[in-house]
Amino acid sequence: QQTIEQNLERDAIFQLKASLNNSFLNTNWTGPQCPSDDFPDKWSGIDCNVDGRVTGISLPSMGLAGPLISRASFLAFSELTTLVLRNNSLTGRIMDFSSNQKIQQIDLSHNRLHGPIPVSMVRLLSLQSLLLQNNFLTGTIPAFNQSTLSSFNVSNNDIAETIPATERLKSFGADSFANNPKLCGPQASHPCVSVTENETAGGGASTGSKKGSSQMSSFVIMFLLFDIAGLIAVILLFALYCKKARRLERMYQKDSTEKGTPVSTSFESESTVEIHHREPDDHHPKIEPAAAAVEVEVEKGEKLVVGTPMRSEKGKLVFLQGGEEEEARFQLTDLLQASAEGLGKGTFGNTYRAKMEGGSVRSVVVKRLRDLRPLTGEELTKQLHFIGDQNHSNLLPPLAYYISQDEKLLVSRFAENGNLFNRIHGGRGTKDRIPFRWSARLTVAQGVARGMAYLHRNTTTKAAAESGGIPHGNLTSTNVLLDENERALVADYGFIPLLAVPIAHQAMICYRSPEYQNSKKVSRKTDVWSYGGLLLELLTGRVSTYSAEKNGSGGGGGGRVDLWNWVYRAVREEWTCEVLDAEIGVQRNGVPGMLKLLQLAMRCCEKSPEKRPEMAEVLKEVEGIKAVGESEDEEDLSMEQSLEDESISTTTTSANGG
Ligand SMILES: Nc1ncnc2c1ncn2[C@@H]1O[C@H](COP(=O)(O)OP(=O)(O)OP(=O)(O)O)[C@@H](O)[C@H]1O
Repeated sequence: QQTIEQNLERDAIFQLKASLNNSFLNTNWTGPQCPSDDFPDKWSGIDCNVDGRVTGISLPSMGLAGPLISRASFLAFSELTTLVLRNNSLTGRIMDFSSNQKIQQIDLSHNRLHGPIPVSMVRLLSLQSLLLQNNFLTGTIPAFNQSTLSSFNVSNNDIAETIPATERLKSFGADSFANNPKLCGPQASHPCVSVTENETAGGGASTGSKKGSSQMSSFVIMFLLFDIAGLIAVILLFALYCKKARRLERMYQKDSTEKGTPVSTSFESESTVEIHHREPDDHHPKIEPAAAAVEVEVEKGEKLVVGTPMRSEKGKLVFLQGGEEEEARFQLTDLLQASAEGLGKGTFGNTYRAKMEGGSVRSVVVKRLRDLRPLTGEELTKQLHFIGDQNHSNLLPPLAYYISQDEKLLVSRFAENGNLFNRIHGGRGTKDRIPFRWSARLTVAQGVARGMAYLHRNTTTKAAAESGGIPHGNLTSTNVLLDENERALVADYGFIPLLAVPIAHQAMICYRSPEYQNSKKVSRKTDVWSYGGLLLELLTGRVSTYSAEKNGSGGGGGGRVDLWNWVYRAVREEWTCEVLDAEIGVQRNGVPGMLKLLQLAMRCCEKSPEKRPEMAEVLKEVEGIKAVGESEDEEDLSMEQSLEDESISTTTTSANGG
């Protein structure tokens, strides 16, 4: 029996469902919206509290289109703390959140929203993060000054006028406001012409008052006067320069006539001046205009635009330890002339494959880093060098980076065989499916364990030693890449310290350990949990609910489930072998090894972090498993026999509980 509040919330979600009309949500959102004993299934993207009230709506990167729902439908969500609709194609205006007083995190970035930011948002006293970048928002910025607000981004919109000078907004850097050409203020690309303290503190960009406009016009007149005075000064200086130049010219002519050398001069007569262009040579390299933006065409109409380089980096690619030998092979200009293809959008931003011509075609991957913490250039480059210094054959360190005022790019090797997620789930049920055999899966599991154990063991720097090695922090099947030989390469490690807090919290949603949910801290033990999740995905061929959302229908794996709970139940109820992906389950000789790996996965996913093994121990165990059973002909070993040999302990299971 649902309460009135729950019914209202359910109606509101159905309104949302109707306006978004997404096939996945249409089939997934049935029954009551919050799980209960009778209806244990969780709705994808909907979080509830113990009272069965909706606390979170999180539907990032789901290809959602259409207008954002109206204010009326949001009235019901009085317990809502999180709304994440990032990276969809939502249109319309931002709704009013006046009735959602508990809201802490709003992420509507990377959509197609227009209209102003509602002024009522300044009264959301629990708001911690407001991310509205990459939309078409107009109007002005309300005077946000909530002490709770720790993350704010309105960049890449069309917002105008002054950035309100509130203490809180002053604490955010230029990145939070970038690419709003009509915006002015200390953090914008240009200062404001006329802004008095009163105007800014009183709510930012006030418009239309007579007083304001008369002040504005007197400032404009003053500015014009300054301009005219400046112009006169320039003309006088120029005249002085010409006079001096003529005198020097005459002296030079006299001198050269005396020495008998021919005269070469830019000054044809005393009254005309010609400007000569010098072709660049070794001594006089061509000077590029500092603010010139360079663009690369990206498929589907996107563009890779690289803006003004930071002075310290001189607009160059900086090659990291692992990429030093690449330095001779390509530079920024090669990258910018390359044809580019969008690979996807992750926690950090967009990722592109850049194909450089020249001899043989060469591909690298360019990742645009967005939503970073406010870091100094030094802090950022230090961490990038730290990441680049990791050297192991199962890691994919970045090759180079490029940092400009408004652009941060990371370049890495292109992994020919894509990511593990697609290898496990891609092309199922079609003739394009390339079977992913047991031995290949085991090799990947071993490779990932090696890379992870290296990161955890690596205490070569002070920072790493202090944290007891380097936690990956975002180990998922899309962050395990496969090279041309299907060797596993662990990518995207060590980035969590760079990300803005709310963005970091959105990473690895489907691989989060229970303690991470509370503490939001990554550690070696949260990594071990994620590795366990990766093993479950490898063994079952199942997509956890979140992976399905994130990767759209492309996965097409054998069903979307809450993977951990499903496996625990399967083991408890002794239908263990049925959880194995049918593609490897038929390799009967391999089943004992598969069950060993399943057992290990479950130990990695122990609820209590102390009970989970360290990565070094995991590596030892996973390396001890031998791949046998390469062909389907080997089905004669009875399943019962293999189960007898390698039965899974149910004690482990009940300890986890699910
Ligand atoms: N070096 C690479 N070679 C080949 N494919 C890559 C490479 N780096 C990333 N990709 C693929 O590009 C896509 C986008 O990657 P990105 O890292 O931006 O997001 P993600 O891994 O899907 O998500 P997250 O950032 O949250 O981990 C993914 O499918 C990823 O597997």
